[in-house]
Amino acid sequence: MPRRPFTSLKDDKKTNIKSSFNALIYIPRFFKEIWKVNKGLFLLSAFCRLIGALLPVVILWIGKLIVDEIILQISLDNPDYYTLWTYVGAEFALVILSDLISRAISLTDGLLGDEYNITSSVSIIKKTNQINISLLEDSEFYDKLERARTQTNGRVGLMSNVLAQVQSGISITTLVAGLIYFEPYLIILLVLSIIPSFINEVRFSQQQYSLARSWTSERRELDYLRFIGANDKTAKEIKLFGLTDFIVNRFQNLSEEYYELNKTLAIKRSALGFLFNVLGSISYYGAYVFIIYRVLSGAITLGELTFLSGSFNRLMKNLQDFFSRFTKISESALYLKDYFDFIDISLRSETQENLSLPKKIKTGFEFKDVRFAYPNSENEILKGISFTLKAGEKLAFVGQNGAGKTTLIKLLLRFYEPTAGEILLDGVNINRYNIAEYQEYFGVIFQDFFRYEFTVKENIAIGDIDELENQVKIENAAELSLANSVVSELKKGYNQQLGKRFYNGQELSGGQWQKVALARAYMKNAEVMVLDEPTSALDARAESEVFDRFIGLTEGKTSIIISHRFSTVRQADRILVLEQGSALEIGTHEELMENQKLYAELFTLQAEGYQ
Ligand SMILES: Nc1ncnc2c1ncn2[C@@H]1O[C@H](COP(=O)(O)OP(=O)(O)OP(=O)(O)O)[C@@H](O)[C@H]1O
Repeated sequence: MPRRPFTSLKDDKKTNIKSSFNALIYIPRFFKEIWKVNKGLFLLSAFCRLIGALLPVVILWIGKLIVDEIILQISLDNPDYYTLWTYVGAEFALVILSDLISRAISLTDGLLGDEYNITSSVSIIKKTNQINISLLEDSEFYDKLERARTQTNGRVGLMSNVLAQVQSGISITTLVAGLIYFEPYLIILLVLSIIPSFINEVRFSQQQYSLARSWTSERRELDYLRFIGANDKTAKEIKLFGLTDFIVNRFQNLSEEYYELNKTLAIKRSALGFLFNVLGSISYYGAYVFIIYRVLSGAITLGELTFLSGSFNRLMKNLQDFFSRFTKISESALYLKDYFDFIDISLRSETQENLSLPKKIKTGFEFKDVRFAYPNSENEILKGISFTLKAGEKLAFVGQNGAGKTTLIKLLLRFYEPTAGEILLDGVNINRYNIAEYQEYFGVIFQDFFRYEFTVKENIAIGDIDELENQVKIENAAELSLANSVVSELKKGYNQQLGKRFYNGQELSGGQWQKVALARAYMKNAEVMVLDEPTSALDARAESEVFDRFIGLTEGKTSIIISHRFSTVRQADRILVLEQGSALEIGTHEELMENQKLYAELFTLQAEGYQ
């Protein structure tokens, strides 16, 4: 895995304090999304936080009243403790309320967070699905996707932090108002004590983010190594080839590099954080001494001393939390930017036409001098290919590995656009059709079809998921693809969970999986069928049976088959032979045999193998 060199935090991708503040502009949009998720819960949370914000100053004030009342009653000849006990009762009630409020806050935050988590995960899944395949195969895009996906919990934390910040802000304002009322000078001490640690926090959280961000692809690599190193699918090869040390070393080297950079940063952050906190404590005790002096000189009461020292202490803690939360918020907001960047990735250009597709294909497809290179690659994979696929024709693609057969299918399906030339359907460039309708036109099974760890029934219905409850259709499809023979051996039949990942799952052999996947092609009555080497894992008898059925069933249907087995290929109406991205020859089996070129050579070679 080639890696971009990374040397230190002085990397040019390092973000600065300004970008941290800039990222905060995403917060309103973020809260609009949360508001949409559950307005009632959001309002409840906001209300609880407002009450929670006012409580500290009220409790401190009652504390002051209690002390002053005690001193007053002690000095009286006939004390009356009614007011005193009322204050104590009120303080007790407020402390209980305070606990109730903080529990209500964590409950509403938790529920709101869970709901938001679900909504944003759904948005990511939907967006990923709308995005062009070419982007999905791009590594930079993957980094973006990874940051958007892995930070889902971070976004929930961000929500709590922002709400807590607002609560803290209100609390601070009320406490500051109290301080200003009695001893305005204390505010100066307070600000002086808090600013250095704020700057320190902002600086380090920036560096932390820069490091994490610049290591996105390395972390992806670490995840990948962790996956292949501890996974049932790779375990056989890893054991057999003795790959454990190789993978462990690679994992260790990479993660230690990250660990070292992270460690340096964490140590610096803690050491400076400690120094600045000492500054904070010095200023607190300075303030304390000052207040005691004011009490001794008779300028303020003992109750006011309790209130002021309590307020100062709380304020300092609140401000410290406020600033460190601010850095957490700006750090998470940077990830928020990644999330919105991902969600905002523009899809196809708006100007694209949206022609409706013909109900039935009239003339067919035409590839006209199609050239293609994958994005970010100089290598031209298709070098000016021209051929036709007539309506109702069965065309086979043959050619050696890497000749460009699957790439041709990807262009036909509009996963990519040709770099030059065009593909026409009934004389119209396929780009002009509505993409969703166009792709609906095809029933495709790829050679690297996905093994969904769902039930058999769901695996088959994936071909036309709206028909999930249509058992008759699912069983018909299974019969045509020979998957019914697989199902009959499964304990729970069509409801059998497949794969080993989930409880009671049953693993299938490669060929059995292929039969199940093939059934997907029969689920919808697609206009065009494409089978890209769908039978490579089938035994010879099953393969010929599958193809007999396929040929019979797709009689008169436009279809493309890619296969390396010539016994299959020869059954097609015509065969396109590809060599290194060029169309070498096209014709019926007989015509190509007469041609005596690559097809005849490969066919004879394979036929000899069977003698
Ligand atoms: N996503 C991609 N990005 C860059 N290059 C790619 C990508 N997919 C395939 N290629 C390259 O395109 C060339 C053609 O690949 P393609 O899959 O079309 O071959 P094929 O004829 O279907 O081969 P096979 O018989 O092995 O399936 C190969 O050289 C491959 O390396």
